[in-house]
Amino acid sequence: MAGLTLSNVTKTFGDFDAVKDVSIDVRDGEFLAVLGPSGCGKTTLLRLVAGFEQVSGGDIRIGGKTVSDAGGSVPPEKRRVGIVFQNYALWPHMTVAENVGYSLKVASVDKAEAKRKVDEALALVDLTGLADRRPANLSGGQRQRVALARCLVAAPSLVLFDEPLANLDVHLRASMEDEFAAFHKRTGTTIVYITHDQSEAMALADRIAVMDHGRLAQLATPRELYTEPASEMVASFIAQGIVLPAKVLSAEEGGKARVEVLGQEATVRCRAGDGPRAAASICVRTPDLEIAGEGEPGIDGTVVRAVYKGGALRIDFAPAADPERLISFEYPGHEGFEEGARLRLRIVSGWLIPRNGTENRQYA
Ligand SMILES: Nc1ncnc2c1ncn2[C@@H]1O[C@H](COP(=O)(O)OP(=O)(O)OP(=O)(O)O)[C@@H](O)[C@H]1O
Repeated sequence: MAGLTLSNVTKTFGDFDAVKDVSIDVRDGEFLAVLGPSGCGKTTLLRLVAGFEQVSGGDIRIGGKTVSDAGGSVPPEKRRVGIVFQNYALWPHMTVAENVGYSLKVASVDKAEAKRKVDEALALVDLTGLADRRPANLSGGQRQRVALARCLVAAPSLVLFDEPLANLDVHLRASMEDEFAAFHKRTGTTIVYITHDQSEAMALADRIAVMDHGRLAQLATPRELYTEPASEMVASFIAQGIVLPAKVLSAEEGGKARVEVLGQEATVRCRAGDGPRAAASICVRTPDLEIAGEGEPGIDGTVVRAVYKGGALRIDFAPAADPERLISFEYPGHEGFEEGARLRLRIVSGWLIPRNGTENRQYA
């Protein structure tokens, strides 16, 4: 297996930057998810790594060897990059083993050697025993594993997954997530996994690269993305964080700062060295909010909607100081708040979104 390094990669179509100045260092054996809303440049990034597109700027290295830069591009078939697509594109008239071994046959690999490689690849994806089946007689998850075996048989230096679970139903998705995680643990394959599904990315990846309008918005572990989003985009995109305008009243001390939000003062977590400023924003999530008791400080407002969500109420709260800025949070239990009810909300924790936006955790 090999690592992958993107340095200041840009891809321009006409005068539009589909990928802009992206630098990511994927270490050997790492599982990196590339996550972002539709049109943010995920597929373009994957196509650049695979060699289907040429970079407009920057360079791409696989295992330390440059495969794309301004001077030229190594063709896809010479990059030893395996790709698993969302539509598995298996040959219906071939058995599982024939599908997996097709590229070896085309390359005239010796029969006994080809069989050994096919058996090995099938074992890696836990399909030993299904070698003689045809794709029609397999479940969606098994077909996806055949597609994975077919790419592994060529001994790729890294494997790209292009939304591989997008066509599967919810239950199968969950079990395939477990299988991909087990596969990665077992084999130590370097994986770049494109998805727009954040729970999938969170469950699988060592680190996640969040893309926004072609740029890298943040590169961090799933936990860091959730607890320390680097920008408003990441804060609101990941687990629907609530972004609120804030004034920073004090300099950082012990990882915390005092802020004023909608007329209430609160202490929130922040990055080292962050300091006072008039225009900032914080990210809060349900666990950061409490209903204030009698006589306690808080943000006054009105419940505009309360929807039962099974075990919890989803409350849309309009603060009196800024009624247009709805704060949506979950309240455990199922009664006590109706539309129009007055409420005082207290911010007990949160994250001060850093001054200078992106911070990307590269490997040294
Ligand atoms: N060949 C092309 N010519 C012109 N524009 C393109 C081309 N390929 C992609 N784009 C544009 O680049 C942007 C990024 O597209 P891309 O397919 O990489 O996004 P994505 O994040 O994969 O989206 P989705 O999740 O919807 O597949 C889009 O605005 C798209 O229209």
